Amino acid sequence: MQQEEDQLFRLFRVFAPVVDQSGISYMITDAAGELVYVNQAFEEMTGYRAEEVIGRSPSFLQSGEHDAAFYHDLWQTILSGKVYRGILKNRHRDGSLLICEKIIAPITNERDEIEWFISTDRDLTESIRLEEELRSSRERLAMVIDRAPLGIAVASEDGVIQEANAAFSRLVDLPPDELPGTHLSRFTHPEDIEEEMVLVRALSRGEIPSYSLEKRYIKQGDEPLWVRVHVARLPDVPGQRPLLIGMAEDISVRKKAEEAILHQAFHDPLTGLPNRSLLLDRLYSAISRARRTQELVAVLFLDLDRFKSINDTLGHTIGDRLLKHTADRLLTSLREYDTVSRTGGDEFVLLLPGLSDGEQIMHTVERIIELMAEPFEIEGHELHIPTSIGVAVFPQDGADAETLIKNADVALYRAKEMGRNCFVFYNPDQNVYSHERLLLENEMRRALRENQFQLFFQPQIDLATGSLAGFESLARWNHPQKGMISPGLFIPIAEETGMILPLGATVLRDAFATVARWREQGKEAFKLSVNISGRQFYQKNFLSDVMDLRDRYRIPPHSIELEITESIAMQMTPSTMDVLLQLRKEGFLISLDDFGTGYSSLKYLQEFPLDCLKIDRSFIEHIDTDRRQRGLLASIVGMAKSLELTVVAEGVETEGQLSVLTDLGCDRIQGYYYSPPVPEHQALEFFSRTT
Ligand SMILES: Nc1nc2c(ncn2[C@@H]2O[C@@H]3COP(=O)(O)O[C@H]4[C@@H](O)[C@H](n5cnc6c(=O)[nH]c(N)nc65)O[C@@H]4COP(=O)(O)O[C@H]3[C@H]2O)c(=O)[nH]1
Repeated sequence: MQQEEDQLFRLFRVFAPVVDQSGISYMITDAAGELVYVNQAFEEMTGYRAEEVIGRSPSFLQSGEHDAAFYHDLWQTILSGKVYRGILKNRHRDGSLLICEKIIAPITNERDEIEWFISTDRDLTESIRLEEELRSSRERLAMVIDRAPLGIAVASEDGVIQEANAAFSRLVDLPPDELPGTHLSRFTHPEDIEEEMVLVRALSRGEIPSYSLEKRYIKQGDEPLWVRVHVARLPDVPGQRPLLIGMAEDISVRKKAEEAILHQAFHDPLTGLPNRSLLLDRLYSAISRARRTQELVAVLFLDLDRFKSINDTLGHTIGDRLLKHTADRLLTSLREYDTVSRTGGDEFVLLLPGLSDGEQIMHTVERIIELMAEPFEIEGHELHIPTSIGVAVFPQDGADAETLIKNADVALYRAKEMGRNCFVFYNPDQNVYSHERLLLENEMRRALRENQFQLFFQPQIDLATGSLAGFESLARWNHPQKGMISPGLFIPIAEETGMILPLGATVLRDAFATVARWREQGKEAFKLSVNISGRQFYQKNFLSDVMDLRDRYRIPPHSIELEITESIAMQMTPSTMDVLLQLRKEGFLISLDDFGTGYSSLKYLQEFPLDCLKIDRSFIEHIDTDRRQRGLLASIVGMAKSLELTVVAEGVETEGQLSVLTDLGCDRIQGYYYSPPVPEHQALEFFSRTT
């Protein structure tokens, strides 16, 4: 027996190093349950040394994690001679939990009495911890995916959803349990499905690694929802069908912003009507369609005749409301597929596609004219807005969009010339004018850049002394090919195009420079008058520009006479009146030009801070022959004198006119009788001639 026992322990000792390597802990207890042997792996696993535990019951390893019934079962098994297998939670010497896979085998003698228990422990603590960690990390990941704000779905390579998270089910508006097995065509907008399926197939065949797409999901009873999807192929698992993973992001807010920006780019913000870009786009399509269908396309250029004066007199708010009302009225008068666009201030361009004959166009234009002739009721004002319309028709009046619009504009110009409330169909003869005008406009821009404008000077004579009082400066365009061009031709164009501002600034500067130059030559007792246009005068910085010139050229202000027109006077507001007062306070002279041609109200003479009144040539023309005219002139001069204004008569051509003007007490005269406007070198001769 002792021999057998010794043999057993020897055997264990022989195997011990090998067994220790396996990391499996061994312990042997005798029938009384006391430890008789533990291996090195036991020591490493439990933290106890062999000599500390031999002779003790292994119960010191118990962790308290198992109840009495558990140990009872264990003992039942082994005492009945069976092998026990189970997971046991013990405690390490340092107090930490030790989870082991335990096998206890009872060893019996020839009498079937249990003599030993051999127990092995495999440490599962680390692997259980890892498993636990993996499980909880999987759970965490599943939770993250499910709660992710992005819609996430796994689909088969033919587009059938396998799994999807909660966000995805919200995006596609389907309950989560309905999603598995659903094809993406069920919730994708019909117009987007084909494009997506092409990409899905390419991805499944491995032709592309992934794709991104902006598309729409259908929403029950609502607008489709814009999403951006990113789809990629999941790594292949052998033996399984390839799967695709897709992420969907709600981009409806961005899309709405984009749509708003796009709308803004193609619409007029005031009226909401299409702008010029959208008009052109629609016109291109209408023309290409009309080419196939042989139909006509009409372009109507419409302009509100009195808009500017309403804007100026009643203010921009009413002006804006008038434009909106006009837009509404035009929209109600047209068919659904016609376009009403606003292309500029008071300019509307209408596009009528798909017309069969000219009669149809004529009726529409007449209807619009009639409709627009109805007064507008705006904030208690009854506004009558006559309208002019120019019409150009595809194909006869232009083969492309730009030509059609240009020719409708040419026709509009003619319509305006013919009077108000009128329309004109384009006629190629009108083009001659428009072409020349366009050419002139372009040449004027160049002329401004190249300083082709210069001043001529027309002397003014003091009637009392017969001496030179000063000059009126008059702009001339010295065109390199066409020679001298009259301001009668280019000033109106400059006014319309806004070029009057740079031109006016050049003229003003040249006038100051001329006075300074002449003064340096000893010529001091004279005034130089300069024509100021309305737009120039109403510019914000007009006053400061004049002051800057005064400081720059250091000339006495009373040597400059600023000529304003009656129309400037008409539109005077308290703040612009202030500009006038300020200029006079500084010593500049102000004269009212062309008196009698405009509103001819003597009222202005009293109200405005003026120094001089220039009587228009039309009042002078017949004074030596027409008694009534002479009487009228006498009363104007008398009135001006009573207001202490200097009276200048313009356009004096004859001795007869001169003598009447002398009799009436006119102060200065200007006209061909003395001299036409002349260039500077000739003007200088007047100083020696008349003084
Ligand atoms: N038949 C006739 N005509 C005479 C006689 N004496 C002078 N004239 C012309 O009458 C116009 C007088 O200038 P305005 O009334 O200021 O009328 C000017 C003025 O309104 C405008 N203008 C000329 N230069 C400028 C300028 O620098 N700035 C602005 N804003 N307008 C200008 O152009 C208009 C025409 O200028 P012009 O062609 O130089 O024509 C000048 C002048 O040449 C005459 O005895 N008989």
